Amino acid sequence: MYKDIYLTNNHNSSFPSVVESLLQEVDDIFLREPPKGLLPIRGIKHHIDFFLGAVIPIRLAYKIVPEEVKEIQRQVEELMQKGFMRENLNPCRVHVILVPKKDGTWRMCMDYSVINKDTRVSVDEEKVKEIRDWPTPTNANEELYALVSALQTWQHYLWSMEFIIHSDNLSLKFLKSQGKLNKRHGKWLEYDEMFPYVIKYKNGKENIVADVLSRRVVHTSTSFSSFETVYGFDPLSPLDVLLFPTNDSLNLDGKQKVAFDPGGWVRVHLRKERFPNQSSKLHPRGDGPFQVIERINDNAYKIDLPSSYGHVSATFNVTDLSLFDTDDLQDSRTNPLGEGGNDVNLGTTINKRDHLRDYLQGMKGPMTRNKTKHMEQSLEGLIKEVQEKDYVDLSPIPTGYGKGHVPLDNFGALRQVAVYNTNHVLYIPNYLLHSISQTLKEQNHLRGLKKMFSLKDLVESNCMRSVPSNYIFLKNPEDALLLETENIPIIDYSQLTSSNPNERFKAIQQLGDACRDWGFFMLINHGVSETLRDELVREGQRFFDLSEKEKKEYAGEKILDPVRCGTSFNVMVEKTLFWRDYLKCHVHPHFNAPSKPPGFSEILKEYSAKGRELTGELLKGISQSLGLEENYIHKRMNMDSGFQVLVINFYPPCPKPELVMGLPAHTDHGLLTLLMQNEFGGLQIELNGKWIPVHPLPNSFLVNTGDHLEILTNGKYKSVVHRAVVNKKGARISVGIANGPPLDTIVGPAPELYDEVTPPAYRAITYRDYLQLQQSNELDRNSCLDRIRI
Ligand SMILES: O=C(O)CCC(=O)C(=O)O
Ligand SMILES: [Fe+2]
Repeated sequence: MYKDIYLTNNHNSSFPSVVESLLQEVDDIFLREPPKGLLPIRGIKHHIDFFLGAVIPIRLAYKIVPEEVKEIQRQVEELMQKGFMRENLNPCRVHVILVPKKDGTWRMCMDYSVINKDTRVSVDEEKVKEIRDWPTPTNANEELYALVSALQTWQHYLWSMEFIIHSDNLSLKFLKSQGKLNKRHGKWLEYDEMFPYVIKYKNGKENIVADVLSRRVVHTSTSFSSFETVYGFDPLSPLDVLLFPTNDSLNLDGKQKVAFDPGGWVRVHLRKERFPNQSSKLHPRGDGPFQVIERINDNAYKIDLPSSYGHVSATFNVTDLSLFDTDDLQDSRTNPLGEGGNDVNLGTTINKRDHLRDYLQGMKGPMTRNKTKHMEQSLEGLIKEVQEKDYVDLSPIPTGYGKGHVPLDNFGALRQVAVYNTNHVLYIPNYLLHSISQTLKEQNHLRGLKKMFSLKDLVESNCMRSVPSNYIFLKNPEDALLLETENIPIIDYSQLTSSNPNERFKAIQQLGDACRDWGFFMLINHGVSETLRDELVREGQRFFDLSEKEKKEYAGEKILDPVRCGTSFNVMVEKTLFWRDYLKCHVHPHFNAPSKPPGFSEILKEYSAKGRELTGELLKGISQSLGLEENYIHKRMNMDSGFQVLVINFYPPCPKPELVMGLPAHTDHGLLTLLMQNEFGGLQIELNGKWIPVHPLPNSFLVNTGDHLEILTNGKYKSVVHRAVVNKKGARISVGIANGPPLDTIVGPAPELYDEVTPPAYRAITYRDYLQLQQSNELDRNSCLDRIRI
């Protein structure tokens, strides 16, 4: 070691002087430069025996990023020049892998594992002991640390591929879902977000198998894990990394792997015997392209064959299928970049970028050099867009990958975008990722500086073709499947208040059923005039039409300020914003409203009084439906001084409504909410795990039971989970009145509604505390009810 340091002249003068003088004394025995060439042939020769019958490994080249190709070429040239390496004349070929060194340079490693496994060379147990004994983490902190260390150690591999992390510890999931993280966790998470991984949590029995598997995961095609490939052994790290299966057409071991993804495009070779009439159509590369419908097994695929091909089975053997490559299109006029292929200038105009983005979307088939190049250009176009516009148009990202739309707030996501688009492992060079990361960080910083106030004003001041990335809402991929239309219960107010006891009795029963089974119903024949309702919506629109400056007078500072207007739900804590502006007024027991626009306040007052009246009658019916005296809830909740909040929601039209959320899944505080909306629908309620769009009857009120009715009834009537989606066509306005008890009322389960068999299921808490809790956090489907559930 001293020799090396001495020779490179970088030695530190703080060497012990005795060493310093010794080195000088023997200076003449050191050569200035290491000798060129290999060592001369000596008398003693070393060799390592192969096992009998071993086959010489001949590995085919595999794809790596261009940067790495250059680096390997550089190192090989240098070693050749120095004579440390010479051309190999025997057929044995192994892979070369670059491993990052601490100082940022690369170490070239030969993957001799393919040779070692056929020889008597083995790993020194002592050297790998530390990794074998790597302790299993016990909590989120340790697990996250382990993950970050593993990612750091193996980053070289992980950059360029999607992979699955098997974890048996749910605490990581928990940690990731936390709004507030300590600085260290935040930094770690930021780091690990850069990688395109998928975490799989397993528990219980299943995990025993998963555990065993995950500790000996193998590369899907080389049958070696990444670690093993380089180091010749499989580390027993607490978090093992498994390569995400890809459908690259060539495996690392050189065998042609044929795998097609459902939805992917293929050419089909139509055999004469099977398609006698089609033979004239035969194309040298096969007919098509056709879409793959289903993978039946490794050898058989079902193909979406047009009916013009006759009524034959559309199942084909892999040997008759070949991947359809969009590069095929390159030779025709349909170059998706719209110009001379390779010399495309990086997206400098919006128009051209659109082409680039289309290109990203249109990419199918295996990655080729040409595609990688275009992909890079497209991504650079996207980066430029981020820089210039403060947001990225994500429209081309196809849905259906399973995760829905990914926000671009971390560059891991942008990476995923590309991976998802191609359905292939994609090599995005690190320098590109770095620049994306920088851009997005700066963008986030800027975003932090100018807190949003009015979405309407943003939308109108900006001719938005898509949505800012901080509005992109990660939807549950199942959601689309669950959307159903059902018959929502209808309650006739005139029957509920009828002087005919039979009619009233029937209406009360229907009301009880609706509250128990749905937590939601439409109220008809309620007597509130259409004129008043229309006026309210119109004046509401006028309020939002006020200038931003005028509206800011009502911005409010605290959660319980009597008049507050703003955007989203709680911008102080939200990472993703909702496509909604709002005005909230406390209208009872003290009436508060903005003084602009003129006349607005009077309408609000009249409307909220009507709302109280309806609520009073509904609570009577509800009390009776529970077998209680009709004024039970009214008295117990002291509704004469009940707290009533009126909320006007304004959802501006959205160029990409499917990417955003108006208001995410939540439940309402209070006992009952009365809601009405303008001509644009968008309310959805959740029933038995299904989202049901609500199409209200004309002039009806939508009524939903709130958290406090659930508490009071000890869970007999559940607070309904609902959300609001937005549309492209026009601004949606909804007006909701939440009706609850006075703020200082302690709400807990009614003693009449629990006993020893069904004990109280909720802790009592004042309405005020509950409101504070709900409104100061992110709006969440697991409402704060969960926090007070016993
Ligand atoms: O706009 C809607 O339809 C729903 C509004 C809502 O749920 C709320 O304001 O709590
Ligand atoms: Fe709501």
